Amino acid sequence: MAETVTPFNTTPSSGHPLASLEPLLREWLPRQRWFAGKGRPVTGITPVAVTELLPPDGRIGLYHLLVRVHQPPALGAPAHPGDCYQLLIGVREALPPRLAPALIGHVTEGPLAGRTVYEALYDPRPADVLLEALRTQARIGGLRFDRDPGQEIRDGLVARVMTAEQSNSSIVYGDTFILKLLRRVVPGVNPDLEIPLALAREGCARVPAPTGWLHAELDDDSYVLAVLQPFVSGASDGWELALRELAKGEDFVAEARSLGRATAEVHTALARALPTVTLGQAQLGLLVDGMTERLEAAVQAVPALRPYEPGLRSAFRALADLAEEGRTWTAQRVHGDLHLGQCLRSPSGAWSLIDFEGEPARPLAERRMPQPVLRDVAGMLRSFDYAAHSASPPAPEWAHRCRSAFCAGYAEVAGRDPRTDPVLLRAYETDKAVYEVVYEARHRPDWLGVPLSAVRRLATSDPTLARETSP
Ligand SMILES: Nc1ncnc2c1ncn2[C@@H]1O[C@H](COP(=O)(O)OP(=O)(O)O)[C@@H](O)[C@H]1O
Ligand SMILES: O=P(O)(O)O[C@H]1O[C@H](CO)[C@@H](O[C@H]2O[C@H](CO)[C@@H](O)[C@H](O)[C@H]2O)[C@H](O)[C@H]1O
Repeated sequence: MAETVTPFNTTPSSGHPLASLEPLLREWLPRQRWFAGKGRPVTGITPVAVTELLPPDGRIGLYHLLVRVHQPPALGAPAHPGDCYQLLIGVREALPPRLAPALIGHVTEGPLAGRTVYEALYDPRPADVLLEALRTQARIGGLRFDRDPGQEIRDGLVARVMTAEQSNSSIVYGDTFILKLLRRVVPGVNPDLEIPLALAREGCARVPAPTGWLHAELDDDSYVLAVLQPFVSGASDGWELALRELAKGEDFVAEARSLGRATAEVHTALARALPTVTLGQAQLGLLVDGMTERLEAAVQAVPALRPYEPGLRSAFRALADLAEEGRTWTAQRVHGDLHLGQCLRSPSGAWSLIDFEGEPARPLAERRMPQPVLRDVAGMLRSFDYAAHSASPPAPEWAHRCRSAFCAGYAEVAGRDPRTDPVLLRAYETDKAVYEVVYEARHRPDWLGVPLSAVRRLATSDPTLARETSP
């Protein structure tokens, strides 16, 4: 590992203390929920940048790592240098029992031989180091800790790691802040920081305004690594709430309507804050091509999709036909991966939207492109369907009522009902359901039946049949 290190200045010069970590990480990384390269072997891990945050000769050592994980490309994908991941590695003589779940392994060689390395986010002391660095706007090697000068970060907040199943990892500080550490990182502007900052400038209260953020400046590239936000204390997410109501046999119509309003408020503010464009035939053609290519790749990855491929293609074809007739759509910045789990309801009943990263598997440039707002609407409509189909027995009528209420709430604020656009809505719902099939096959194979049931419906529904497709 040591040969290829391009460390930040702060890395100790006498031998690389993490050189012997590679075999441990090769075993540990693929088991992490947030590891995006599941299903492909890890053939090597090389450091991109290593920053010492606490020296290893103290009781607790702490390293910030960016590592490149080498894997063969996914089927049909071009050769790729390997994804870059952010890690926080703690070093101790031995782990106290409460940190047992954080164990990465025991080092047998090199300067750290005999020590234990572990996932440092689970340990309050390393977590404090990060908050303190944000508070003091520290510069450590290539790491840049920044904060909004208008917001204060108190010290003495007790840190705890979030144990939710996530694409990234988060630490909560005293129910006051939440720090999201991005795991798979790419250079460039990250919408998870860009969009909430833009909304905060617009005065939109539906999204927690970033309090602090961490960048790495590496050669000519800048990476957004973490975002600190106010924590919505006592909040429940929309997914939990929906399942709870379903289990009680209760409606979720009023909440779905409020969610529609909140989504429209965010869209309206985003349309003011960031550029909008008109999508004509050429751009819509690219949109349809993208949807079709994703479908083809998904059919390769999940053969259970194959019987539905012609029907799913027809949803995209119908959109292409409208584009050829000269229909245009306005595009703007959107959430990009909106679902019930991205909506938080505070104890007072106010909804906030979170996690503007977009679909993590898509390239950053694509995630930052203006898109029709129906992309997000479709994500939410899929989510009501998801909730209804994970209930036992499935509750399609419940989903139908929520979907209608969401669209009605959206229309109250935006002045336009998403149901007036059934062809684009069906295309986006189809694209999302196809994405979900691949997502579930990769991450939660037991759930595959949920998006597949939607695929069955979407493959046979005709958007002119209002009851079938419109919410
Ligand atoms: N500002 C916040 N206040 C309270 N909880 C939050 C906040 N932001 C995120 N969360 C919680 O953290 C979870 C993960 O956050 P999210 O941004 O969706 O991360 P990921 O990209 O890893 O999925 C959310 O589902 C929610 O429960
Ligand atoms: O929240 P993430 O950014 O990690 O989003 C990914 O994971 C989601 C699952 O946690 C996944 O969402 C799918 O499952 C949800 C229920 O768990 C459901 O509400 C969504 O409608 C459904 O798409 C999301 O697609 C994925 O990107």
